[in-house]
Amino acid sequence: MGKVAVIMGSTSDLQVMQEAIDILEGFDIEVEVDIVSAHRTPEKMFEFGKTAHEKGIQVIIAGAGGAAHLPGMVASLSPLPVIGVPVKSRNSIDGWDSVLSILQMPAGVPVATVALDGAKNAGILAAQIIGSSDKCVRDKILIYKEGLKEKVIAGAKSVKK
Ligand SMILES: Nc1c(C(=O)O)ncn1[C@@H]1O[C@H](COP(=O)(O)O)[C@@H](O)[C@H]1O
Repeated sequence: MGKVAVIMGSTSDLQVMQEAIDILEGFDIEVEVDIVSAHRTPEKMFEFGKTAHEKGIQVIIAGAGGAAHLPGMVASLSPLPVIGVPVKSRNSIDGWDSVLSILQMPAGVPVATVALDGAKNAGILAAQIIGSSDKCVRDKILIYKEGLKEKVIAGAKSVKK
C-alpha cells in the first residue's frame, strides 16, 4: 500500500490541508504530515525533496499560500508526482498570488495544481494515482464515485416536481 506525504508551508495552512489528510485516511492510505517551508526551512525542504521517494512515499501533496514556492521547489528536487494546493492565506491577493506561483511552472518540472483551497481534490487525485497500480485503492475510489452519483440522484429526486 502506498504512502502520501502531505506537506505545507505553515501550521496556518493546516485547516485547509486537513481535507486532504481526511480523504486519504478515508481510503485507508497511509499519510505522513509535516510543515516544510522553502522560505523558512530551506535545508529541511531540500532534505525532504531529495529523500521522500526512498521512504515509501509515492505522491507528494504540497500546500502553500502567498508566494507559494514550496510545491515547485519540491517538484524540482523529487522524482515523485507533486500535487500543489494553492492556499488562500491571510494576507493573500485574493489567492491569485498562490494560484499563479504553483500553476505557472516551467516546462520539465510539473506540479499538478488543484483549485484554490482544493485540498480535498488533491487527496482524491493522490489516491487515484496510487489506485492506478493498487486494485484495493482503486475499488475504494469506484465506491466513492458511486456515492457521489447516488447523492446527486437523491438530491434531484428531492427537488423534482
Ligand atoms: N508559501 C509559503 C512557503 C513556501 O512556499 O516555502 N512557506 C510558507 N509559506 C506560506 O506563508 C503563508 C503565511 O504563513 P504564516 O501564517 O506562518 O505567516 C502560509 O500560507 C504559508 O504556506
